[in-house]
Amino acid sequence: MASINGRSANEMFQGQALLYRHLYAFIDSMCLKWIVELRIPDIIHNHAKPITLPELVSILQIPPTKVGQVQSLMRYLSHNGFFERVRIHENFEEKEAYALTAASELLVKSSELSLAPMVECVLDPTLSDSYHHLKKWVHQEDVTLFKISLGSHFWDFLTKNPAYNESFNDAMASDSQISNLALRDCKLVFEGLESIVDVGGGTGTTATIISQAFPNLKCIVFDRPQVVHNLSGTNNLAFVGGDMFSSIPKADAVLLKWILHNWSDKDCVKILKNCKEAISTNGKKGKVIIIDVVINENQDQHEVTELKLLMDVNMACVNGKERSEEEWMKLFKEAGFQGYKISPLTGYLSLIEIYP
Ligand SMILES: C[S@@+](CC[C@H](N)C(=O)[O-])C[C@H]1O[C@@H](n2cnc3c(N)ncnc32)[C@H](O)[C@@H]1O
Repeated sequence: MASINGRSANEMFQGQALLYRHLYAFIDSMCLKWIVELRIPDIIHNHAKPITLPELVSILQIPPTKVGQVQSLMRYLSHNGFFERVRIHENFEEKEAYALTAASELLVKSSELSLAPMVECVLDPTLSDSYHHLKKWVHQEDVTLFKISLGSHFWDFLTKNPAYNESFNDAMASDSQISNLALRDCKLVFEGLESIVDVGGGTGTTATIISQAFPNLKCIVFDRPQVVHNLSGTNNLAFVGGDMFSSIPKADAVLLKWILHNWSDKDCVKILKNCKEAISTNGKKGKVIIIDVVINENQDQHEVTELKLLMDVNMACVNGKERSEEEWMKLFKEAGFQGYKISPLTGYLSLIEIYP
């Protein structure tokens, strides 16, 4: 048996397969973009039953010479769990048809729980092209990847590009809809609170759900002025513009969902100290509620850790990071908090309560 550098040919071929899998992984992303752009999940959803390839290409008005190519894309996506290939019986004939799976149901644009805006935002070349600059980025101190690719910090870029800003806010809101599925099971976390401020709360998707579930709870969505300036609240929901690095409106509790992973440890300590200021003067035992990733390689399944580490690389590009329990604990201590409690929330996000 041939060997190279002490490795068997078989081992080398496995290495090649792994390498090619990662080499072409960008096509996975682009296939997702393709189904969202063509609204294939919506087409299957509106069809109200599994759809055959001839039906699909007819609706999409695909030229006959491209039908085979559509079939290849659909076969690949089905193999990876985005569609289910089922057998149907029509006109005394058995045919193959595509049905939606949980993953592609989340891409139906007309649905309340749609992650299509997330796909559109992340796979817009604004973001995805930035990753061609990793080599340059890693050699420059303190600079984010976006500073190199977009010429400014990400939040400044959003301010100057209203169309992409809207796409980003829609993407965040779409993710919040999903997390809210789990938040509905966490009522105890909000029980007894009279007020809460959702720091970096975007356009208020999460706060709206909380304010509706707890009509006596006063909710404030606090975000950059450009994000909240046009938004109007309800009798228990208000929008306030400002900078969390300066000060945060006072409340019994602060919510930080998908915020701290955007920032370095130093910045997180600053934000957490401002949160502590916001809750501690209230005369009651306030708390900060963090919704973010907790890396736990020893306990999580491989796929969950893989996703968390991929998110970590994504956050590294804005000089932020995903954190393990030890890393979180260090931040809480440095910001002057006395205790914390971690509970699993969704497949990959946890809810952390920290107490002053
Ligand atoms: C990753 S998004 C998370 C949005 C929302 N919490 C969610 O989970 O959908 C981060 C949010 O932080 C806001 N943000 C960034 N810098 C901020 C600052 N200095 N003060 C207040 N909000 C800020 C952004 O505008 C954005 O809405």
